[in-house]
Amino acid sequence: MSHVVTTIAEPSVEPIVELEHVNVVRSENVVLHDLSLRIDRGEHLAILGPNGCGKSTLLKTMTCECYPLVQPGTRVRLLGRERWDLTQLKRMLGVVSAELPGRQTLTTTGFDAILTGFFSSSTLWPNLTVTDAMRQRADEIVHEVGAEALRAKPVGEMSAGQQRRIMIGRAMAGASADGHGEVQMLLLDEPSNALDLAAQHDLREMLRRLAQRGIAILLITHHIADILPEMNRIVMMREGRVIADGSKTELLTSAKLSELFGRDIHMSQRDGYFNAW
Ligand SMILES: Nc1ncnc2c1ncn2[C@@H]1O[C@H](COP(=O)(O)OP(=O)(O)OP(=O)(O)O)[C@@H](O)[C@H]1O
Repeated sequence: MSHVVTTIAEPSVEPIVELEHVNVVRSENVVLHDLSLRIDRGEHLAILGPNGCGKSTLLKTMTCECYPLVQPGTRVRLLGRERWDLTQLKRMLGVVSAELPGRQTLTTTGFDAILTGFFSSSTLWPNLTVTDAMRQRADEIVHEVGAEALRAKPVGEMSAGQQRRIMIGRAMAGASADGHGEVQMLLLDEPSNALDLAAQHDLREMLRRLAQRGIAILLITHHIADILPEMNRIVMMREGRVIADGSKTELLTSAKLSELFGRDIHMSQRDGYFNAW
C-alpha cells in the first residue's frame, strides 16, 4: 500500500506557477509568445516592461482569465494543479483588484469589504453567512494591513491609498472559505498608481511585512522604486516574450533598463531600493 501514499503530491513543495511554452491570443493577435515561467512558493518578483508588452496578460494567464492556445508542450500548472475552480484559485492567488469590484462596495465598510474576500463577492449580500472564524481572521488582517482606522469607513469615502489597503486585505481574506489558511501569493498590477508619496511609502512597508512573513509577492510596476528590498528576482518582458529573468543586481542596471525601454535610463540605489530616471 505504501506506493499509494507516495503518489500523493506534497502541496508545500509544488511551485505556485509553472507556465511552459504558453502562447496567448487576444483579439486575434498573439500577445504572449512561447512564454515559460516558474514561480516557487515564497518567492518575490517584479515584472517590468514597456506598455503593451503583455505583463497584465501574463498575470491573467496565471489567474485563468486568459487561456493559452492548446499546443503540444504547452502547460499551465498552478499550485500543483492543471484544473481549478476559478473562484477558489483567485482566493489562493490573492489577486489585488485595482478598483472596487462593484458599485455596491461603495457603501460597504472597510471591515465588511475585507470579509467579502471570503466569498469573492462585491458586498456582504444577506444570503452570505459570515462565521466567527471569518470575523476573527478579518480582524487579524485589519491589523496586518494597518487598516484599523478604516474598519467602519465606507469604501466609497476612502482615498485611493486607503482603498488599496482594503483591497489587499480583501485579497488576503480569500485564502480559505472558512476563515483559516493563508493566501499563497499576492498579485499586484501597478498598485502604487494614484498614490501620493506617503501612501506609496506605507504600501511598500506593508508589502514588505507580508513578504517577510513568506507570502509570495508578484508585482507588475512601471515604478522601479516600488521594487521591495525583499524582491530579488526581476522578469523583463518585451513584445510578449520574457527577455531576461534574473537577480536585481544583474538586471536593475542602467544598461539593461535602457535596452528594455529603448531610452537612456539612469539608475540609483539607496537602502535596498532602486530608482530610475
Ligand atoms: N481586452 C483586450 N482585448 C484585446 N487585446 C487586448 C486586451 N487587453 C490587452 N490587449 C492587448 O494585449 C497586448 C498586451 O497587453 P497587456 O495589457 O497585457 O500589456 P501590459 O504590458 O500590461 O501593458 P501596460 O503596461 O500598458 O499596462 C497589447 O497589445 C494589448 O493591446
